[in-house]
Amino acid sequence: MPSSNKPILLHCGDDIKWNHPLYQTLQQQFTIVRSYSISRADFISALKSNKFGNFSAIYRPFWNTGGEMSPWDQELISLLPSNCQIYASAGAGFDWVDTKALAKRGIIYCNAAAACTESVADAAIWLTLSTFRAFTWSAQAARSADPEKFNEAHRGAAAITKNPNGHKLGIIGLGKIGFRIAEKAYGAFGMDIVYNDIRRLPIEMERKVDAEFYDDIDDMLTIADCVIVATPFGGEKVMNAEKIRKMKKGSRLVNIARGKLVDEDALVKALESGHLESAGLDVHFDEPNVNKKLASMRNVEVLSHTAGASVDSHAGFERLGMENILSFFQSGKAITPVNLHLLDQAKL
Ligand SMILES: O=CC(=O)O
Repeated sequence: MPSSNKPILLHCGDDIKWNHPLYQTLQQQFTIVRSYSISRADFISALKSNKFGNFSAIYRPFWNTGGEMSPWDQELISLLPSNCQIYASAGAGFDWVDTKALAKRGIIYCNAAAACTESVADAAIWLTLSTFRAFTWSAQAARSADPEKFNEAHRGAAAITKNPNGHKLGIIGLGKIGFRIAEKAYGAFGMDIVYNDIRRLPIEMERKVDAEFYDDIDDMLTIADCVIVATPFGGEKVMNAEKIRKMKKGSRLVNIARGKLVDEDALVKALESGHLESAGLDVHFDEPNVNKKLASMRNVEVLSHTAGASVDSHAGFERLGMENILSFFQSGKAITPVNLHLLDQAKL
């Protein structure tokens, strides 16, 4: 257990790779203890034996490491030391951490969606283009190196593909990432942006992409030509069988958020029946397993949950996590907290 007057910071996962001067600042201000990649059982026993000391902050710079002990549920959170005030992690999604339980312990959770916005929005555009232009079919046919398949795609694609231009893109969740998708789709492809969210954006923001707000998601689903799921997972399938049935006939579904937000069986049925034209999925219900039916359909583009996977995102995750911690200890304010409202409720 470290002994020094500096607050202790628990760094989970790999060594940092990009932001070395900033890490030096962190080292000057904190005593850094490391847990590297550690199993849940080992992490729990380390917490129980106070191996890391009474740490004040948790820093997880990478999405791929340092989360092996997940889920961060009540069991883990109840073992955190009394000093712990902030957890700054890589990644946009926070379905693996109970931010409410952290708030009850007075711990702020900061995500890093701001660092992967560009990458995820680019991937959403890729998936959207694929769904409109049947690029998956074309790519698979070319890769088969089979002239018959090539000719089939070459001759057949034109009859079914459409330009995104002028079509309605329905975004579920116009947060940072959703908004960037809207900017790209509006600016580069001339799509009409419609959206549903738990709150409406200020008019000035809406105007930037000519976005039309739909208070009722069902109303949006019936008119959108392509629906993108860009909302955090809150425990429910946002696109369940009923919602998929409500989607406009011949429309498309893209998911760059979390696999559990979409009912994949219902999606398969909708694609098989022709109710939906196509789908593009970066995320899957049971990762790392991809639904075999969806994977076999040429009108479905599937990725391996890599929408946010770029050096730019990862260098940004690393930096933003440190900035969150430094800012919190300097000014009392973190930069990208996601559970402040829960913290306030917990104080009532
Ligand atoms: O899915 C990836 C992330 O949440 O950053």
